[in-house]
Amino acid sequence: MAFLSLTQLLSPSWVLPEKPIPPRMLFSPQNPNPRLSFSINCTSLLLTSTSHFRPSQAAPNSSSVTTTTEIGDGASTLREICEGHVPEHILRRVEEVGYVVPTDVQRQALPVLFSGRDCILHAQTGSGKTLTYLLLVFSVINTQRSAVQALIVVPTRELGMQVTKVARMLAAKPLELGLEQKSCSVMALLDGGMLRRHKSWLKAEPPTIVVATMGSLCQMLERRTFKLESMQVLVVDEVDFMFNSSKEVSSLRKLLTSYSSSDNRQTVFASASIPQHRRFLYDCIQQKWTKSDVVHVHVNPIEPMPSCLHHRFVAYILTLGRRDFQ
Ligand SMILES: Nc1ncnc2c1ncn2[C@@H]1O[C@H](COP(=O)(O)OP(=O)(O)OP(=O)(O)O)[C@@H](O)[C@H]1O
Repeated sequence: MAFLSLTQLLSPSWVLPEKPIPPRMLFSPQNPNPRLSFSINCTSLLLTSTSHFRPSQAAPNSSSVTTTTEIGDGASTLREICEGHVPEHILRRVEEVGYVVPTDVQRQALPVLFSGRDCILHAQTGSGKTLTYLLLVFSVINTQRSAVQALIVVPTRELGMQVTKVARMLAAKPLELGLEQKSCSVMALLDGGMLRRHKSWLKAEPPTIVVATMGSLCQMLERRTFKLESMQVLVVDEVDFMFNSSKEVSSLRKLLTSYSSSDNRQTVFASASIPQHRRFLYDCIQQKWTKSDVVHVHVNPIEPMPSCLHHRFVAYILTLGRRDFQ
């Protein structure tokens, strides 16, 4: 199987290999399980500022320098981190739901995001990336404006439904806000949905936040039902999955550089797995998917799950009577 870099994947001449490559392998086919390589020995968080990034493998002639800064754990609450950025009623909702202590990725990424920098959120599944970028979205949008101000692109309908559910839960208008205050609306523009109805909705009263799969989004963008001129934040979740097919790749490329410009938006890529993350960072800057001072927040713990999350299992014991065998 040929090794394809991200740049090659996105070049016009890229052709899909005969056998589909599993999406998690696209960045590093040599690694049979890219996720495993991340669980090795890094307890501290690395926040790699790429403003002086030198892509070691990708562009040996580059003259810039990589700087890596270690960030300590300041024990803050989510409220302390978000106060002054995220509206009070959203913060109260966050606390009601039980999100009080930030996860590692939230603690490291939120200050960066609130400073307006583009960001690559690179942290394990279940580490709280969704809440991280949603808090950024709520810090930026103005609910009194009728325009799509945040777009969250997801690879699958299922993930889209999950993200929409969390966004709507946080966005629900509290009683004390009064009738004159508009609430934040969240549209799920997902494959298999009622696109005709969404079209009327988009025209009549554009939602503040759109969660979309690439297929449905492109249909709307191509028909010019949906414009991105007011978009302030673009999130691409599970970005490595987006490189699953040439169609998605070319749509993503268009979205990042033709339908909108990285200069006019804050861009966030989220993923649990970016095996060649240095190369990805380089491509982000070179291809202008992000601004050149994009920050890579990489949370790479020893523990397979964040300590504040608990998984529970229920075991069912089936007792079969004699009759069941007759
Ligand atoms: N600060 C927090 N405190 C407690 N629970 C949290 C916190 N942040 C997120 N969670 C919970 O952790 C779970 C996983 O979070 P989330 O879905 O945001 O992770 P993720 O990193 O986006 O995962 P994936 O890579 O699968 O998309 C969710 O149930 C969420 O409600």
